[in-house]
Amino acid sequence: MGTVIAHAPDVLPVVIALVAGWLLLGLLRYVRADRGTRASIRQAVRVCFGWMRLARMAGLTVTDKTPGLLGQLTAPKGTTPTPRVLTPKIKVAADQFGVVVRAKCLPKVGLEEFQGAARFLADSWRCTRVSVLPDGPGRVVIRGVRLDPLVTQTEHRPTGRPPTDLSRWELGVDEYAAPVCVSLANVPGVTVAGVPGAGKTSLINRLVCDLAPSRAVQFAVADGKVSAAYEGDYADLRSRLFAFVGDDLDEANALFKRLVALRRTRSSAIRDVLGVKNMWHVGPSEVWPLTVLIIDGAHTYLRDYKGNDPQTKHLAALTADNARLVEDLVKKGRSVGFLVILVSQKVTGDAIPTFIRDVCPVGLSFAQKTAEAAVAALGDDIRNWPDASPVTLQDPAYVGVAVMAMQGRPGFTRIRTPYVPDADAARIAEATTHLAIDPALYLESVPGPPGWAGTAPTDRTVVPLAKRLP
Ligand SMILES: Nc1ncnc2c1ncn2[C@@H]1O[C@H](COP(=O)(O)OP(=O)(O)OP(=O)(O)O)[C@@H](O)[C@H]1O
Repeated sequence: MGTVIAHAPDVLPVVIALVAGWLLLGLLRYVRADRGTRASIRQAVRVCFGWMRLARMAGLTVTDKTPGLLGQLTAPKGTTPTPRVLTPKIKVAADQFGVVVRAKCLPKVGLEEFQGAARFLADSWRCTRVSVLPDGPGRVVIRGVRLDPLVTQTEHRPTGRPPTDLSRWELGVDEYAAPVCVSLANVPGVTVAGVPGAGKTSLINRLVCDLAPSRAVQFAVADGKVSAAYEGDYADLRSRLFAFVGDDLDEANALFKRLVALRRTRSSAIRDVLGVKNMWHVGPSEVWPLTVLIIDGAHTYLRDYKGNDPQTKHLAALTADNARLVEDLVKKGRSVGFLVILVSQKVTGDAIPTFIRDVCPVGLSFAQKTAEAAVAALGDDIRNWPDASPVTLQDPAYVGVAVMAMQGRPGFTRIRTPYVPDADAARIAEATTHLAIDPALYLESVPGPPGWAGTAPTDRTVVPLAKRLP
């Protein structure tokens, strides 16, 4: 004991310096943070200081009647040490939306007890929403959001740098502000539905802007809502597309035919060229790029025309053929590097044939007017999750909010997708124009398997059949 007291004058300044440094760092972080994060930091401090008391009130403590070693040693002779009340240890972190509390479970205070107390914790911490999830054995993570991430609009500024993982599609954040992404590996088709002005284009803009700096991705767009590439939603991106068609059904048919021909060539050449049966085993590359076909206003090309006059018959024959071709790409294109994204205000069977829609593994829906439209976009199960239904997203505050079925998890998740300003899309497209090359050209220079060896074309070549980009 005497030695400890003797060393105190040396140790104390070190301890004071460490504490002062820690406080200074905290203060610096607070000053530099945005307004939302500052409010969350203050909230995190309140959570830390109030935890012992709150845990007792919320029934998240346990009484340990067996004295610990220290209790036994220090208890006065002939007395029984008083039982100890144990409180789960917590660590608190703050971000823009609220706090993340990691807690250690105790005997009889586990996941279920924390989940049962979630409502109470939300009220005490003044959170709009609190979720409790497992965080490894014996631990839980409590997410409390002060602000509702779903009604907090966000913006995405594309970096212009090639992504490290081409199979990750970052969609946005969920209702607890946790990032949501889907894996595009082995996904042949995605459907995106929602009423006009709900945010579908912004979602696609982000995907294109994030992937555009990579040489291993090529894009073709069929936009049924416009007649030329310089009109409409894809005008800013047109220079990064290797092919574009508008609402002309014959031109669209020619583009789909060309892509199916490429799909066939790829299917027969893949073993010789890549040495695997599935492109995703080696990933997309410049010579074998992931070929993304975006069909916006998909009903324009695929709807079922009914009528006996020659004009309607011609249109019906074209849309039936388009449906057959798109079906080919969705059903057979996965392993050879095709991704078809079908965007439509309505994805009911009359707009997009169910034999295409129902084989797309990823389905997203922005706001919908009716329960039937929600079921068409997300499947019958959405009826069992009324709180997550896109029908509840009709308020303007929910523009940019989509619903998606979670891969490998029951239920649906609501996602706040960020807005991508048109100027950013234009900037990225301009900077990456030189990367737009028809993926068929890599296969064109050789007769085909066996012994196929593709070479990268040096110039951007005009794509036959597709509308020339202005
Ligand atoms: N994620 C978002 N966050 C905030 N606002 C958004 C978001 N996405 C879109 N908006 C706003 O909504 C407007 C319409 O969005 P967008 O063009 O993406 O809708 P859309 O669903 O593609 O409509 P349409 O079916 O008519 O093409 C945008 O101009 C923008 O002002």
